[in-house]
Amino acid sequence: MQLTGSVTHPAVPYPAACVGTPLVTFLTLLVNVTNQRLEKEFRQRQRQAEQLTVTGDEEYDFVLVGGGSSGCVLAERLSQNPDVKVLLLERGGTEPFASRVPAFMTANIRANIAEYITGVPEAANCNGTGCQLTVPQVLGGGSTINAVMYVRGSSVDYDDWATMVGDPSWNYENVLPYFKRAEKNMDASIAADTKYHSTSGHLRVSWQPYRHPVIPLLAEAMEAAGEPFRLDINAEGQLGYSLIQTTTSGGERWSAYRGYLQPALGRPNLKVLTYATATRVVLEGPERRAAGVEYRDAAGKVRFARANREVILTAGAIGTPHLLMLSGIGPADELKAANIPVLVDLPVGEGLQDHPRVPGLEFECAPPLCEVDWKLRRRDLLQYAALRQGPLSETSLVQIGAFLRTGLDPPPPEGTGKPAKQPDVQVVFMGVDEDSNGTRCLANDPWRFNRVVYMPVLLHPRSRGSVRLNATNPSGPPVVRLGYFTDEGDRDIAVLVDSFKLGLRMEAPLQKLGLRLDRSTKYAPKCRALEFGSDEHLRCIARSTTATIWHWVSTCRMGRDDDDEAVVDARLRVKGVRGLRLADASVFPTLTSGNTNAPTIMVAERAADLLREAHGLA
Ligand SMILES: Cc1cc2nc3c(=O)[nH]c(=O)nc-3n(C[C@H](O)[C@H](O)[C@H](O)COP(=O)(O)OP(=O)(O)OC[C@H]3O[C@@H](n4cnc5c(N)ncnc54)[C@H](O)[C@@H]3O)c2cc1C
Repeated sequence: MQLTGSVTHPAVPYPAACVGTPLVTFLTLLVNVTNQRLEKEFRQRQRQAEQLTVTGDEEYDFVLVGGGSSGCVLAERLSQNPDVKVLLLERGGTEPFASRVPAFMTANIRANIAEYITGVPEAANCNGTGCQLTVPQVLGGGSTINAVMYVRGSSVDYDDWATMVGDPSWNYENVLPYFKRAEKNMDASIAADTKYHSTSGHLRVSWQPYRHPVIPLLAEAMEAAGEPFRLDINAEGQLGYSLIQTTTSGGERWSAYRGYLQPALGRPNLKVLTYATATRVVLEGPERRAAGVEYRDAAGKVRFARANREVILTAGAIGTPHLLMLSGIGPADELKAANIPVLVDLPVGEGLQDHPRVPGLEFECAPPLCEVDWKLRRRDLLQYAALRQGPLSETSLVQIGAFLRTGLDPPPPEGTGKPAKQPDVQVVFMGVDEDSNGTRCLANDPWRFNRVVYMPVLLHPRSRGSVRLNATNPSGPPVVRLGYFTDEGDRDIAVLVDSFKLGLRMEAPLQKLGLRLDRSTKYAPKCRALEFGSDEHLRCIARSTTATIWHWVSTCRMGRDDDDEAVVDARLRVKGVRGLRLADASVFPTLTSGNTNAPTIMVAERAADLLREAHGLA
């Protein structure tokens, strides 16, 4: 949030042993070029802001805070009506070109398009040191830096949402049209199923054009281990293994910025300000009406944008609760501790849910199956530059995966009273490139790799975390506690331990196909003394290799009017104030069965309708 004077902030350094290697030299160059372009945009914005004379309030119909996945959707949808004036404030810059290359996900998240926050260290998870959160800070938000997996979740998720919020308009039957409204499916065999899919939305969805030779082997091993194949996880069900579609088109990322916002940028009734950080929603009068947003522009000047109709926060599940608390809307004790006047006492920032991933089992992959030679990388770059094909058009191995239901009791149905039929685990694969000394230059997605990681993700955790103010520096990065594996009875970790069984069953078939399971557990030194594959060993791996899969939600969750833990009602209005809605991942009543970008975009599409309806707009 402190973007005055420069756009730079600390990124994750490469290990010392990697500096000077051709791969890291190339990526450092790429990140530097990307950062220079962002810096240039920042300076331009700064000059514009300095030249602007303050002539009183700027006035709009709607003021949107946060130009990420949800903000891009709403800015486009609301400004379709030329009589409606819309302002979008985004603290970061414009999506850089490099982010279009699916394989540069790692490079992107080291560039200045994200803020890095270390979660509160907890003994139960993340090796006791706190997981690192990569929080988007760029137009497009998560959709610009994510792993592009297109997963809607289970129909049960939304039926549960409807029950939790007491409003059938959130059930699966009613949200499906919003998923379809957003989607432009590019693959004929999927698009043919018009009950579930559409080809006329803004968000392009397709299979990635390149398939690493390991992908069919992982499929074969899952088949041998008893998992059924599923063609389309976004239709009748999810269980089984699948080739997952992605938010890409023609080998390039298709973010919400590219699909929604960029084509709308020329509209005279839409103003998009980058490097503009909202610092407070201003509430006026006894009704506490959201009159507008105070923000700091690129020149560091504090300005006010008036919203004649509504303010909508789309700053994400970390940014939105943070801004609400800075505005005096949040838990009274916490606001008082930070010397912020309490305007509305609400459980903002409580109940954070996230999907922990556990990079738990590693398979060694030797040439010719897995080649990591720099000459080949150079060839990949040329192939991508000329054709948008080859390994750079792929985001590591994320396009192959599985959804499982462990043998344990299903998660509690969150108020529905009916048995859950949704998966409780998603299995994701990832490549890791390790040199002969065991050094890993890139944590994720090295685009050429010699180890394949089996990585279960817990889909419906009972554990909860929080987003809190830093009492000594409230406007600085908030304090995020992920809370993984802190549930009573240790059910969450038990599900993950069970989910390793598929990986262990894959050992024999993969061995035959040339991928050997590394039983040394060197990637989790604390666990090496334990019997490999025992529950104790797997629990130890889960607690020491935990990482986030970046799906934080529910920090301002939607709920019934009489639900004391809810922050917004079923129409996304913040309780106790007027003219203020939230429309991002923070409002999810509970996590969905899979990645969260498509569900967030669905929420934003729905929010656009709610707003048009509330204001009698076409
Ligand atoms: C690294 C990563 C990988 C992921 N992989 C996948 C995946 O493969 N598939 C998938 O479906 N999902 C994935 N996700 C999750 C998904 O992208 C997010 O759930 C989704 O983008 C959330 O959208 P949002 O609109 O709620 O927030 P965001 O997209 O995070 O947008 C919030 C925006 O608000 C801005 N902002 C915050 N505070 C302020 C302020 N005070 N003033 C102005 N602007 C502000 C931020 O800069 C940001 O641009 C991933 C996320 C990450 C980070």
